[in-house]
This record gives sequence, C-alpha cells and structure tokens, in this order.
Amino acid sequence: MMPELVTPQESDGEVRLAALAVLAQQARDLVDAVTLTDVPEDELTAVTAELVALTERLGAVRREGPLRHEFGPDGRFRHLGNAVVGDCNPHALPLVVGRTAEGGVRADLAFRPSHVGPPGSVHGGVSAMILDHLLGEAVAAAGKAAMTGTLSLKYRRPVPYGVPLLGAAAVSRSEGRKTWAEGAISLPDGTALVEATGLFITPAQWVGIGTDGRETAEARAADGGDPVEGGRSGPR
Ligand SMILES: CCCCCCCC/C=C\CCCCCCCC(=O)SCCNC(=O)CCNC(=O)[C@H](O)C(C)(C)COP(=O)(O)OP(=O)(O)OC[C@H]1O[C@@H](n2cnc3c(N)ncnc32)[C@H](O)[C@@H]1OP(=O)(O)O
Repeated sequence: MMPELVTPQESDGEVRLAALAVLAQQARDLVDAVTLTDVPEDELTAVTAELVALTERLGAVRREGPLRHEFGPDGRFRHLGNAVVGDCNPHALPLVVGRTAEGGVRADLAFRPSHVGPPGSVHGGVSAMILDHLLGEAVAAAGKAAMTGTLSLKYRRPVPYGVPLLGAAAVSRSEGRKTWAEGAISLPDGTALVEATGLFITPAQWVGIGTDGRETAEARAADGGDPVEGGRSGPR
C-alpha cells in the first residue's frame, strides 16, 4: 500500500518539530554508535532487525519532501531540514551560526568519527560543505540572497574529528549580483586548517528578494510600494 503523503502545513506544529529534532539528534548518536561499535556479530544482526522495524514505523506516514525554508514562530527565516544547520536533519552537525561584531559569521563545531576520510582526519568534502555554508551565511549576513557559483579550498592541515574547532567567514567584496566571501576552519588557537574563498551569485530571479525570502524595501519602492503579502516563498 502507498504511504499517505502529509504536507508540512498539515503536520508541522512546533511541538512536533521539537520532537523531530530530538529524534534527529538520536539518529546522529546512532550514526556515531554504528561508526564505533565493536559488539559481536549476532548483536549487530539483532540490532539491525530492530532498526528495520523502526525504519518501517517512521516511514509509515511520509511527507512529499524534506522540511522547507519557512518563517518560525519568532518571525525568523529558518530551514530545519538543511543538511548543515537543520535541527531536524540527522545529516546536519547541526552547525549553529552566529554573527560577529565585524559583520561576518562564526560557528563552534566538532566533527564526528563518521566524518572520517583520510586516516584519523575529516573527509575534505565534509570540510568543504561546512565552508560552503559558512561563506553563504556570510553573504546572507551582508544582505545578499545568493547561491554558490564557485568554491575554492586550500587544505593546509588535516582536520581532526572529536575536538572543538572554529569556523568563520566574511564577505570580501561585492559587485552587482556577485559577492565574494572567504573563511576558514581553524583550531581554537587560530591555526587555519582549511581556508576557502567563494563566489556567490544572486540568481536573476532572486533580485529584489532579501535573505529572509521577502521582497526588499528597495524592490517594494521600485514596484510602487506595494508589499508582497506574506513574502515570496523561499527556495525549496
Ligand atoms: C526566494 C529567495 C529566498 C532567499 C533565500 C536566501 C537564504 C539565505 C539564508 C541563509 C544562508 C544560507 C547559506 C547557504 C549556503 C549554501 C549555498 C549552496 O550550497 S547553494 C547550492 C550550490 N550552488 C548551486 O546549486 C548553484 C547552481 N547554479 C545556478 O543556479 C546558476 O548557475 C547561478 C545562480 C549560479 C547563476 O545563474 P544566473 O542565471 O543568475 O547567472 P548568469 O546570469 O548566467 O550569470 C551572472 C554572472 O555570474 C557569472 N556566473 C554564473 N555562474 C557562475 C559560476 N558558477 N561561477 C562563476 N561565475 C558564474 C556569469 O558569468 C555572469 O557574469 P558576468 O555578469 O557576465 O560578469
């Protein structure tokens, strides 16, 4: 039988989303446990059988797609399903990004053993994913809604997992629809492990849309001052 499709609008109360975030965290802990487990084979088989049953229970009612960009109850734009920052996405660290006094962004982070690539250190693609997002957040902090056009990485030293690290990024310049940003993942003492530069491009159809998905004041003025009711929908 086909599972029933439930749209986000029908199912997403804040209490349910909070429960989903707890489930996502448990799933992250499960991934760590799978990555590091050394229990005997029969126990692996028994746990797998239980996980098959749990997977079926969760899949009994499925939504059409991952959680979308939306406005939270505090009026802030959020994306709980995001692969890097989404509290409800088990794939996300999740990264908690804050703004700096200088207009850039920063985030404390610690990679998990499941992020391993080369012996004892984090996969370069995982570092790239984090830096892509941080640079994008820096661009958003500068008021630009944009997507990554190019991303260039300099891997200076192996990135360890399981230890506190710092991610930071800031915009370096902006020209029309193009914005350049740079950033790094560093040890707490400031030693840079991976450095990134990127070009972010505001898609032509996003011109006049702010980083909260709503029409900007400039665009409203150009349109004759009529605000867009409820804002345009964000990227899916
Ligand atoms: C509804 C609004 C809601 C707003 C929401 C804002 C949220 C902010 C909040 C929170 C921050 C979150 C942070 C996220 C961070 C993560 C970001 C990602 O991972 S993004 C996924 C990976 N990137 C893609 O999938 C892009 C795929 N590519 C495209 O969609 C297009 O190619 C795009 C938008 C990059 C360019 O398309 P065109 O049609 O606008 O571009 P054309 O008009 O042809 O070119 C404009 C100029 O840009 C250059 N250009 C175009 N693409 C380029 C590229 N890839 N690299 C370098 N230059 C490029 C061109 O040569 C041209 O330059 P010349 O004006 O001639 O000087």
